[in-house]
Amino acid sequence: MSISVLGAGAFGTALAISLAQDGRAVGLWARDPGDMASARENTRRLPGFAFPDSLTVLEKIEDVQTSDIILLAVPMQKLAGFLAENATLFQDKTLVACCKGVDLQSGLGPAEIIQRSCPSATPAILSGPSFAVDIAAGLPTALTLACEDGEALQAALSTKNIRLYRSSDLIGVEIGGALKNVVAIACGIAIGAGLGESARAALMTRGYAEMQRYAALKGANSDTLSGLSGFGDLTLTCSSAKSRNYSFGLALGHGDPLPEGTTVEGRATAKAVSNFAQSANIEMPIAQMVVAVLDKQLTIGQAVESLLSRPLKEE
Ligand SMILES: NC(=O)C1=CN([C@@H]2O[C@H](COP(=O)(O)OP(=O)(O)OC[C@H]3O[C@@H](n4cnc5c(N)ncnc54)[C@H](OP(=O)(O)O)[C@@H]3O)[C@@H](O)[C@H]2O)C=CC1
Ligand SMILES: O=C(CO)COP(=O)(O)O
Repeated sequence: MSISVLGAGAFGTALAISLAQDGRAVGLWARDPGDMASARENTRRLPGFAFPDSLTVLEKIEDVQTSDIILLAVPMQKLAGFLAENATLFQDKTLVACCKGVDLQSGLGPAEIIQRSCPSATPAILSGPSFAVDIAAGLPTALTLACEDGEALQAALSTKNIRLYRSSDLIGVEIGGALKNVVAIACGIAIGAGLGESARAALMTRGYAEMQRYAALKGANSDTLSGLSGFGDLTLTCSSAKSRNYSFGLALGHGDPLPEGTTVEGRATAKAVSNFAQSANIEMPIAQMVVAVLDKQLTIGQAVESLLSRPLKEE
């Protein structure tokens, strides 16, 4: 089966490199390829990793039509527009969303967005703990691939270094990847503001409880969040300065200038899930505090006070 990756940011490029390292023919498309085709490297988004011979930089997006499997690696808030613009190219394809988040405008995750824009396509979600640089460097990684009847897809996308576990719970898998970024921002804020590692552990655990509440209302399988795409990615993202979400929180907590021009998915997703929590009347205080701090409605001190003064309850 032929594979293409659309969106040549750090992650799309890393996945294309890993898949092509195994000798598969892989197409990589960027809206602005720069010198990628001649340099055989993505010097702007993932410098230092040479393209294997079997990776082709696609000249135009229409070239994707020869592929059966298409990995979508554009940022989450761009996914709906991107699919709407190119829907005719994607009929009957397997579309694997690699982005993590909830669309702010619609409140939907990638699986439903794919279903709405491209009803004849088969949606799949690739998620789990993995930094693009680790994948590109060939370091061992385990991820979750969610798809109905996904065995052939699992085989097609597994590589020497990426071990894929299969799931049929698309909603549960995408929710883990989306919401862990919100908790990672909260954890970064806590560490950046000097609140300590015990506070981070509390935020991770209570953040996980918020993820479970949200997932249950969205109809996810209750076990899915304990896997790679939930617990696994939460652990990685809340504890590593390689994470852009965590680093964004660190800068915010420390009062440093915020990183610009990087994809920090948790910002918009925090707003999307807070809106949902309000309308569904469920408690997601950590997500709501992240939004309040981002929007400067509360200082970090006021947000901490608000979290600590909530009514006492059973765990
Ligand atoms: N980086 C990582 O370690 C991981 C990332 N992810 C997820 O992958 C997704 C992408 O992240 P990542 O690759 O890191 O992001 P980057 O910030 O590295 O790159 C984003 C890429 O998307 C392109 N892009 C933006 N808008 C559009 C559009 N409308 N049409 C086509 N291309 C577009 C950008 O193009 P241009 O360069 O022209 O601006 C850029 O190449 C995110 O959802 C992220 O959560 C998941 C796991 C790991
Ligand atoms: O999703 C990721 C790790 O699994 C990457 O996290 P960041 O987007 O925070 O860098």
